[in-house]
Amino acid sequence: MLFHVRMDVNLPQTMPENQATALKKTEKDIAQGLQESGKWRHLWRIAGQYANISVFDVSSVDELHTLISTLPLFPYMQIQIMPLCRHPSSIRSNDA
Ligand SMILES: O=C(O)C[C@H]1C=CC(=O)O1
Repeated sequence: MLFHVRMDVNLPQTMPENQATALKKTEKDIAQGLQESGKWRHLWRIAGQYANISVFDVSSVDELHTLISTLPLFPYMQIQIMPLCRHPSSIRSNDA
């Protein structure tokens, strides 16, 4: 199952720099592991914003929720999720 996910990050201004740096480092390690596993299919920065557009390929909504809600930055993100299905005019398979 494919999901289009938008994540907007809002770290509190009061968060100490070293805490923010550590959170981002852990988040990066997890995000790169999930990309290597194929579950986090795409990760794109939205130009000019501390936000990303991602595509996840997971087996259930519950799996998606678990992945996203256990990210270190989850408490500081606004998240919008759109489930995706095949478009009848698409010339690509879901594997593309
Ligand atoms: O920077 C972000 O967009 C937030 C988050 C998503 C992946 C990652 O490494 O951090």
